[in-house]
Amino acid sequence: MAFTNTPVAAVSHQSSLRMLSVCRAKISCERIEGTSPAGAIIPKLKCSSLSSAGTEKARGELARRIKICATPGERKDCCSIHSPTVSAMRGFGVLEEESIKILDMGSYFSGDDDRVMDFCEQLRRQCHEVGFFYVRNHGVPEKLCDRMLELGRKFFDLPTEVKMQMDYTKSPQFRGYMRIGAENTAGITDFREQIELGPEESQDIDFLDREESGLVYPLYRRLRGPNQWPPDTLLPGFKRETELFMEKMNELSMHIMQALALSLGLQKNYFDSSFQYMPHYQMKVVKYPPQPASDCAEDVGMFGVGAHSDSGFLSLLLQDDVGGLQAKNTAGRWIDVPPEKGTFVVNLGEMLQLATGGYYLATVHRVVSQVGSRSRYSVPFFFNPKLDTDIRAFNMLENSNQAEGRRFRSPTENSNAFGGLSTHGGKNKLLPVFGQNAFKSFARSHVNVVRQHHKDLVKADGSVDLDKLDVEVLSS
Ligand SMILES: O=C(O)CCC(=O)C(=O)O
Ligand SMILES: [Fe+2]
Repeated sequence: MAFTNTPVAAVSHQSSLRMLSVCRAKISCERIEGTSPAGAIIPKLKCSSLSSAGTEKARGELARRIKICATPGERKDCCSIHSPTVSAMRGFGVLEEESIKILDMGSYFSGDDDRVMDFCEQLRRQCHEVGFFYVRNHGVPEKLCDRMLELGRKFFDLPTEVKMQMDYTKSPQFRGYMRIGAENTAGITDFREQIELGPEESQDIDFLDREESGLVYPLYRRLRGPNQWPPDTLLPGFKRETELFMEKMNELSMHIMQALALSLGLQKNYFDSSFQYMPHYQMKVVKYPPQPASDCAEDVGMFGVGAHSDSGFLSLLLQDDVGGLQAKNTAGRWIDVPPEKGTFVVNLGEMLQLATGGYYLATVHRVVSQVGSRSRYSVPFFFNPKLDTDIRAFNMLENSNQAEGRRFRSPTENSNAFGGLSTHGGKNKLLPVFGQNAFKSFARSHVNVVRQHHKDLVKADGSVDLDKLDVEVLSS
């Protein structure tokens, strides 16, 4: 993804004012112009509370903060937060903490205005300063989580021939079983095997029949289709429970998106229309074998998955009790994200980072293969908007320079700063429609699937025609 990397010179009025509108949940502010006693035009904010049940005391406190924040020169008192510009100047990947915080979603679900507000403020801090946090009391039944991990273990214990019957190369949607070696990060094989899943749909179009039918579908329409499942006779309940789990993860992700909207000072339903109906989520069930004995370790990575940032919006992770996940801080240190029973790890993807003008961080992370005899199992869930979502619409920090990728950290800057690459995105041009990026990153990573199922995208020499992936076809 190519972005202009223009250094930031100073904190402007505009950014300090905008900062205010993200400093407290449930407050929505618009910029207006006022006049100073000397007659100069000064920027001012007009703010209103989004809260329906907030106490007078809370409103009074917020009003006080807003007054302070709106006064140029007194910015430091403003909710003790950093503006996007300030964090951009501090460097990329603002993860200064040595441990990852646990946020209690019980407060968010309580309906109590003050508790919801506190939750959103903590959320904002973690997203802005760290890009990683845990959630507990999230509403997904613990039994279902345990069952999901247990089914994962059972799946990977199936004979290789059975797993290969649902090999992902059979799926035009790039879904199914991926053996070790099917994926790499920055050219090094990821030492993990996995199942790739998505929203279950029938494949009702023949996309190679475009000319005959006269229909032109955008390429990303090809990502919609069925999952590949192990036979129920061999793994009873796998499909049923996995679908139930995905449903619950969707619900939770939607709640988190709403909390994120509040935390940014936006209306709670800001993301709803893009995410609520047909979000294009992606789920994996992953097995990370322990580090192989040193004599055969040469051609496999030390890493279950190498350093990368996620390319989408929101990533939720269920992990077992083995450990190995790490996130990188600004000092360049890898911080453990150890297992915490009853939680999901949440981290943010590059598109959310882009949508917030770099205010929220897509932090680089990796999984270190563990020494010993135990494999690690995890279930990452990547929550994304519907495929035809134009990400230019998420113009949250209405700053004209942002359109040119200036002023704020861009996803690529963040990834490259740490030498990491997006597992799902990689170094490539960011396209305006979410589905275009999603299809392109799959196609680039899995050329074999393109050759088999998307022949119209392959050049005579067998390589993928990247120009075709960059074409913007917006009809559907
Ligand atoms: O399995 C994990 O702990 C993390 C997986 C991950 O980062 C990814 O698949 O993008
Ligand atoms: Fe990741």
